[in-house]
Amino acid sequence: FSHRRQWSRLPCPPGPRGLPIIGHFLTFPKNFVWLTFTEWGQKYGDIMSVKILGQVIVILNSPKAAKDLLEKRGNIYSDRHLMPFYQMMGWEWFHPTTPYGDYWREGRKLLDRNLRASAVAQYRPMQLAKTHDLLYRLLSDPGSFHHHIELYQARLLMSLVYGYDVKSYNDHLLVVARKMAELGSAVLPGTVLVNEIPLLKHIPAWIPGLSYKPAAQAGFDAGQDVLRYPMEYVKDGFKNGTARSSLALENLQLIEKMQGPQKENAEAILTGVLGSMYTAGSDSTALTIIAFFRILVLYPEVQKRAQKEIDIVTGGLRLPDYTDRPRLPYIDALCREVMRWSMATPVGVPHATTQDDVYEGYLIPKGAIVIANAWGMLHDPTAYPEPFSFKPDRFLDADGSFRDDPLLTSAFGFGRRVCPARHFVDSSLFISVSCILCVFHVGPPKDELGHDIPVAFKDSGTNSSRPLGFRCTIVPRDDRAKELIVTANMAVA
Ligand code: HEM
Repeated sequence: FSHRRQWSRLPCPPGPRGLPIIGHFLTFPKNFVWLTFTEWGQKYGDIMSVKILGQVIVILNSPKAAKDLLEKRGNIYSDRHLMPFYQMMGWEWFHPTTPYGDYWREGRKLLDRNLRASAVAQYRPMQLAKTHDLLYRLLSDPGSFHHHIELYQARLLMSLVYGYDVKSYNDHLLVVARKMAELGSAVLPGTVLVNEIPLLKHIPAWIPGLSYKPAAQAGFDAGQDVLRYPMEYVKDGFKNGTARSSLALENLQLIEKMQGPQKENAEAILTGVLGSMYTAGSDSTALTIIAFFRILVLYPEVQKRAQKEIDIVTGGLRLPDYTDRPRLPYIDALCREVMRWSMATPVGVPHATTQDDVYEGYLIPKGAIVIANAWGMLHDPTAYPEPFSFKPDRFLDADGSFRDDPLLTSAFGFGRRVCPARHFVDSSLFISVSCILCVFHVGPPKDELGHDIPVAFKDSGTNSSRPLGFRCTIVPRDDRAKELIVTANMAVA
């Protein structure tokens, strides 16, 4: 108690001066928040804070501060801020935003059990088959590469989670997942006004442009579809013995042995967690692979060097697979640099505190929102010289062997809430990048005369940083490459 009295006299971490009552309500950045956070960090330091309508928002700008608080004091810093918009959408089941409590804990156990490094190895044959399917789609219709990549990611996850084979980009589940990704990106303060002013949730639906109810209803419907349809598919398959192997099936079989409320509870957690996997996972990895295409257009010398390494290993006679990985250090380094250079979620998902805390003489009050500016950490020129240049060599030793960088996991968040799928992402990225490089040349788009058209790359600037549609040419490297794609696809079909 006496501690708390002393603490209450301590200042919050420093930050720009805000207006009375509303604080930084008007000045908190709406887009490219990581750029503003990095700029603020240079002025106010590794730990700083702002306020919006009395809500304290702490921003961590260094790996040390993020580790000290989000990891070492994970018991205090693993909660999520309550967001009225999410409540309106009925997304209490959505694991990335659930409070730090029993529901989260049970779900997290399930996620960790199924996505830990040793478990992920068994998904490789499925990842390889889906990658071969991606190659064939890129060969058949290169202009729609954005769609193929989104579909690829959905196919991976739906297969892993439900044993369901998504056939097309217009599959209903993909449409609702896109809707959820769009509505779900509102995790940062200042993006949806009703999160700051909860009273706004009472504005009736008939007041156009002001009510959040229609958007919340769309979010609710999308969420229900994500939860209901795929589970019904698995349960039907389970009953009539046609279900393919999947995380849903495996866990339903375990739950089947339970009784009463324990069974009901376990099934509700399972349904929520599996739906969260699909929705949390489809967008972020697809964005990373799309960014990889952008890199190939911008850095032809990287493409050449990577292809040379693959050709030496495969002799140009086959597609690479996971067993080649130890002999592809440049590809590994390239994948790491993709994660650093183009981050799918530059400031992750905000954490929140469950009790008052003191760090470096500053008070971090209970209920504070805590955002780790991972983008700033991975673009710090002292740790990553020339941070805006794409340089896989950063992750290679002088003898050319791959050197991992523990700081890079910041791209997946911190502490107890770190992305549980990071090993799965690592293995998807490795296989898609190496197979694409093996058979395709990717370059800038061409005009009718075959001249390069300069490409202007733009980002949406939202936290799931989205490269806005750009074009590129994707052509097989030679006839042999074409044959490899067709043969691999025949094996998948
Ligand atoms: C490039 C791909 C991905 C990136 C960059 C990424 C990044 C993140 C980040 C930054 C967080 C928040 C961590 C924190 O709070 O500190 C997170 C959480 C989460 N991610 Fe990922 N993720 C990716 C792919 C995936 C995939 C493929 C899945 C599902 C298979 C997935 C499932 C989840 C879940 C369920 C959470 C919530 C964890 C929790 O709150 O305990 N993610 N991810």
